[in-house]
Order: sequence, then C-alpha cells, then structure tokens
Amino acid sequence: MAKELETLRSEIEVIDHEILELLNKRATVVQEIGKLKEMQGVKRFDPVRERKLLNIIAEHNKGPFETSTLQYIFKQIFKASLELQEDDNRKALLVSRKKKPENTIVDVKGVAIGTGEQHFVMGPCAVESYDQVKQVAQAMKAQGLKLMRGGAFKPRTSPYDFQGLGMEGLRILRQVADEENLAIISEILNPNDLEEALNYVDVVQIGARNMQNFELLKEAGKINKPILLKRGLAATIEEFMYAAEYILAQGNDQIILCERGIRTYERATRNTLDISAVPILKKETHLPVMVDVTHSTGRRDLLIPAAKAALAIGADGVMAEVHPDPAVALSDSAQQMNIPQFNEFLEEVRKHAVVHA
Ligand SMILES: C=C(O[C@@H]1C=C(C(=O)O)C=C[C@H]1O)C(=O)O
Repeated sequence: MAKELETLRSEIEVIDHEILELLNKRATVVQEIGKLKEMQGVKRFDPVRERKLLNIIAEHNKGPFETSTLQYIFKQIFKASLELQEDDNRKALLVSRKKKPENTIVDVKGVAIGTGEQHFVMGPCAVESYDQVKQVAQAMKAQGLKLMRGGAFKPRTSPYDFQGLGMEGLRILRQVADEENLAIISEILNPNDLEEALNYVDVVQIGARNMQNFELLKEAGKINKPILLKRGLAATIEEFMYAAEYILAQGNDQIILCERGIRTYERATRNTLDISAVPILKKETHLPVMVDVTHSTGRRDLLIPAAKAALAIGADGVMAEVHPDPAVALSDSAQQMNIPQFNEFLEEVRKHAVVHA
C-alpha cells in the first residue's frame, strides 16, 4: 500500500511539473499579447475573450472535475495573467527602479538630494513681505540651511482667502535668497507662469492639488530646473508615480517626490501622514523622497516626532514651515513654527539625521 501511495505521488509530481511549465508557457504568451495591446492602445481586460475561453473549457471538459470548478480555476489564471500584463507595463515606467536601479540625484544649486544625506526645506507658508521672508532666511542661514520654501501663488480652498503675492512674492524670495545665499522652492499653479517664474525660483513646486494637472506636469517636464512634486490629497502611490512619470516622460528627471499626508477619516491630524509611502517610493522609484510634516499633521506639537519618523524611515529630506509671527500669518497660522521653535526643532531633529560631517 505504502509503495502504491508513493508511486501515485511521484506521478502527481510529474504532472505538477508539466502544469507548472504549461502555466509559465501560457504566461509568456500572455505577456506577448500584453505588449501588442499596449502598442495598439487596447484595454488589457477582455471579458468577451475570457467568456469564449470558459465556453471552450465547458465544451471539452470530460471530468471528473465539475465544469464550474475548472472555470473558477481558469478565471484565476486569467486574473493572474492580467496582473502579469500590468506588472510588465509598470516595469516600463521611467520613474521605476526597474528601469533605473541607481538613485537619481537632484542638484539644487549645489545641494545634492538623493545621496543618502538628509536635508531640511524650511520657510514660510506664504510670502507676505520682504521683512517676513528676510527674518526666516536669516534664521535659516544661522542654522546652515540652504533650501527655503515660500508660497507666492497660493492654492487656497476658499477664493476669499489670501491668494499670495504672485510674481511679486517670487521677486521677494529671489532677492532674499541672493542676499542670504539660499535656494528657493516655490509653487507654480498655472503653466503660463512657469517661464517667468524660472527667473526667480530654483525649484518649481507642483502642489498636492495640482498633482494630476497633466498640462502643468507636461510643461514642468520641459524645463531644466528641478521639480518638487507633492502627493495629491487622495492620490494612491501608483497615481503619484504616474504623475512623476508625466514629468519624466518629457525629459526632466530632476524630480523630488514629497509625501504630505492623505485624506482619511481621521480628524486628529489635518491629513494622515502615510509614512510607509516613503520606503515604498524609495523602493519602487529612483527619485528622492521628502516628507512635509507641516501639511501632513497640521499640528505644531507633532512636527518633531513626525520629522524623526520621516528621517528614521529613510526620507531624503523634511519640509516644515516657519514664520516670524505665526499668530498673524495670512495662512496656516496654527501649524507654522516661530523662530525659537524652529531652532528647537532643528536641534532635536538633527540628532537623528544622516548628514555628512
Ligand atoms: C491574454 C489576454 O488578456 C487577458 C487575459 C486572458 C487570458 O489569460 O487568457 C484573456 C483575456 C484578457 O482579459 C487576451 O486578451 O488574450
């Protein structure tokens, strides 16, 4: 009896081997079909084709398996085949590590981002005046920081809220940056403003609300300055990667991704900081990844722990907002740090950062 069981089991192993080879043989044909569909711009999922295949199985089934059982198994094979075709497609993304295994280093006026060294991007939410920007810039310079953010074009939820100083705000940023030897990161909302803005900014930010503004992404892909792309409020990581792909597909590979929290049911923070997005993006793409602790938490008391988490999980940088007098700020007054808080933040958080001596 024992002998018979063994013989039958080895028979099974041979059959499994054949099934395995056949499944993979089928999978390579599926991949070929996937490539053809990609070229023809045809949808991968084809229910009419799947129905035909299931009917053929019903016609030829001699048992002992029930037709419904076999159809279920084959449906699983179709599903896995579709996933395989999607994986093939993702492999082709220019932002993916599969396409380019080594890190992309983004050069911002001599500051190399993406090397493993961790950076701080600080500055006011919105540019309000020369004096306000100057005070923040001086505090940053005293701390040895080089990357200053500041909003001139503000995408506000309400049309009645402060909309920013526009080009005048960019001119203030440039003037202060030149005086203090800083680099400027500022958001542009309208593709028509890009060209003029390039006279003033060192990095163009594309904000969360514009992450899928495809015309803006395409124009950003044509310029030769770095782009800081923020994750959309309700964007999946995949959608975020596709947004970066829009930029890269136009030729600009100088892209920094920025996780800034996503909208969830949780109301204790302004958004929910999706901290695991950082290692996922680092693994899936070759682009540097930063974390905006101000917009994700919306809470001054959470800036330090959130920044530590970002550094610990491998972010290339941390963004946070600083204002000389947050109580009177024209935007985001509850979450910006004042200058003593900024100094304290850096003192605490820098202990955890990877910075070359
Ligand atoms: C391989 C194809 O793509 C998908 C996978 C199928 C399969 O595994 O046989 C069938 C139809 C499509 O949903 C195809 O269209 O033939």
